[in-house]
Amino acid sequence: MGGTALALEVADLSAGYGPVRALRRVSLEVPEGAVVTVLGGNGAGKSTLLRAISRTLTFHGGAVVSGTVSFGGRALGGLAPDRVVAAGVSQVPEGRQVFARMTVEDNLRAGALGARGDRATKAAAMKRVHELFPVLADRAHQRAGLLSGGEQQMLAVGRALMASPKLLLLDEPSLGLAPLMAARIADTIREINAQGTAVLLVEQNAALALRLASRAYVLEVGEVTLSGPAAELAASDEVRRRYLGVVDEEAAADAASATTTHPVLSRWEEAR
Ligand SMILES: Nc1ncnc2c1ncn2[C@@H]1O[C@H](COP(=O)(O)OP(=O)(O)OP(=O)(O)O)[C@@H](O)[C@H]1O
Repeated sequence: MGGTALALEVADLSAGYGPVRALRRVSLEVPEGAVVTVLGGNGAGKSTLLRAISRTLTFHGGAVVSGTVSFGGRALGGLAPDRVVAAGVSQVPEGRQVFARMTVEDNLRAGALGARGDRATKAAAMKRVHELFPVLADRAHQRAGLLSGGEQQMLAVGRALMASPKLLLLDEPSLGLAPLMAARIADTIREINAQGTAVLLVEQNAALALRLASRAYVLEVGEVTLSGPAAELAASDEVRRRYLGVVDEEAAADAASATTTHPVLSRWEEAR
């Protein structure tokens, strides 16, 4: 266990959807209390990785083929998704997926279902969420579908926090948000982590993710191709060129086609 009691350990994980192999022998670790990011373009397998950890892959027609996932030394393989939440791991799915016709407050309450803890614990979790996102208190009785995209992202994060997780799995929280809103979400992730929750953040927005994380992995077509301290990856030519939109002289000629083949580059440029 490397001495870290509540670390997430993914070892040699392969997963797919029927004949489609989406992850190949992926290994990674999130130490207790850390922010770790997984970078990768469209279809790299980022969402599949989070679904495999949260045991929700079957809802998407997928399955883990081999390998192990453990949290705090306990194997998560074979657990039902609500048991994974009870074990301290909550996921914020891609695309937010708030319950649009339910109120903001009921969405938050839904996040506490299946979680450990008595009423007082859940009330404390609600208070914490309202402190992090005051807008969710202001809009408590409105339907979630009436919130802006950024507010819905806050609600999705808040809902996951209602289970008082030790590890938060975040699937592209900045997707589709204006740069200012993405920056606010980033600040909140930092705050959540400062309060003691570890974070596994998958992102196409590498610039944002590398600022938040201490360690990063690059996933390409289902395989980890690079990993290391986030600062080292941020400085690496390969990552700068492919994921941060920084082009050298030689690559400049290819820049136009690069933004087409790597949508992350154009998105990063828009955000500047
Ligand atoms: N429900 C599904 N059924 C079949 N194939 C899927 C399903 N979800 C994803 N895939 C395939 O698995 C591979 C990995 O997809 P995944 O969604 O994990 O990538 P991603 O890195 O999260 O990309 P994106 O940012 O586009 O969501 C892709 O080839 C994708 O087409």
